[in-house]
Amino acid sequence: MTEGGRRINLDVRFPTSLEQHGSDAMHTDPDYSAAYVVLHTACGLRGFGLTFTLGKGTEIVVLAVEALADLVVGKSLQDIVKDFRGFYRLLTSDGQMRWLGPEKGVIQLATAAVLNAVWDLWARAEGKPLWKLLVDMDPEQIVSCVDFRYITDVLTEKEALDILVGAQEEDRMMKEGYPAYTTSCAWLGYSDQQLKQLCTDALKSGWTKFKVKVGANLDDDIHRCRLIRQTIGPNNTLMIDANQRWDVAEAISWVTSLSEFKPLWIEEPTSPDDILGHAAISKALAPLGIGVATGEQCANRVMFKQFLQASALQFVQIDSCRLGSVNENLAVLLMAHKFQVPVCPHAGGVGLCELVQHLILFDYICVSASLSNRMCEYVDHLHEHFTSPVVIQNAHYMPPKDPGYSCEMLESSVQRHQYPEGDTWKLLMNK
Ligand SMILES: C[C@H](O)[C@@H](O)CC(=O)C(=O)O
Ligand SMILES: [Mg+2]
Repeated sequence: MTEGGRRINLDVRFPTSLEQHGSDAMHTDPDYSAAYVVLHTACGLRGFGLTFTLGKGTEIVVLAVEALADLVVGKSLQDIVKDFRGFYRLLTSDGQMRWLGPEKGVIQLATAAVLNAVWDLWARAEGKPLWKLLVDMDPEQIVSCVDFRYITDVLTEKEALDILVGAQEEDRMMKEGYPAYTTSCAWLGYSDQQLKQLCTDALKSGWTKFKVKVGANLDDDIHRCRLIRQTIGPNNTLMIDANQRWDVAEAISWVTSLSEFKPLWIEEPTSPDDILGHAAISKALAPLGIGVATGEQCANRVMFKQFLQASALQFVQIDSCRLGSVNENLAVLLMAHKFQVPVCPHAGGVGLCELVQHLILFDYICVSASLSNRMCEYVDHLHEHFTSPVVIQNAHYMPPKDPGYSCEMLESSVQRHQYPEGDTWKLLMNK
């Protein structure tokens, strides 16, 4: 990998907070943003990667990526992928930098950005979309990308190999795509009129599963959930997402008050680190038929391992940019399979839909072979900034065909949205 005299690491921000897109009970003014990485090889190939942030602080992730750059620059793609587990370890276990994590926080976000770019590069070098690169790999090669350190008490390499039975029903995905749900109708900052209109439009486009933000005010939540349930009807699926707003007892009583609206799950009811709290909430809500979903702020495989061991979640929400890229997502997909907990990826952010569709396709084709209680999140924002945007048909993700991991942004978009020097930001700051 070379720097080729160019910056490889950029702070790109979109002012989504202006219209309250992406807003929730804890993140009231998110500007969907990315630390964006471009790797250059000596033979002229490029790999694009990103990690998702909310605006302020993206510059810190950019600096963390720069701190990791020395571990990547100068290495060949072949050397990296020959021992991808070793390379993952190199990034996450550097004797000095691991103090900043380990495998969590800003340094883990940076690891994700760098490794996402490496995976993109690998898929491009092979001329395949990333999901197909994974599907075509031998189980041994998949397993060789995973760091099993800290998880062998629940998943050994041998068990992982036994799970990876080989490609199944790829044709079904090519024809039908992977089922999706939408979060874009009901961000917390949207008005009643917007909620109703967006749900009505989404129903017309074939959406049947809807996620609603809750957690700021109970009366307001009752009002919004009633409005949405009335609009989508009794047979469509509703999920609610509190983005970590409550204490444990508060979560149980609040969600009980919303149970008449029949949500399938409550997402992130409390601190993302409180595994036993999630277990208590799961236990209390099970009689109401409401599961607990979490994972978008679950930084590593060890946390997921304990969530699974403690029966603290009923839906695993992997995140392509929070975990350590594809390598660590593979570990979580395999553990979720072992515990028979469905995976429903998180995708609320810029680029997350583009990335995570590859992982869930691999999960279906090579790991779970099931669509029961499974769906991938979709948000209808900012896809126009990508060179290979997601394709949704009848509320399903259609498998991407372009080589790579779908995270290359249009150069014009990057230029316009670079912070603070891009035109978008100059204009906003001069207002
Ligand atoms: C700040 C983000 O938009 C967050 O609300 C996304 C999220 O929780 C989700 O998509 O789920
Ligand atoms: Mg969420």
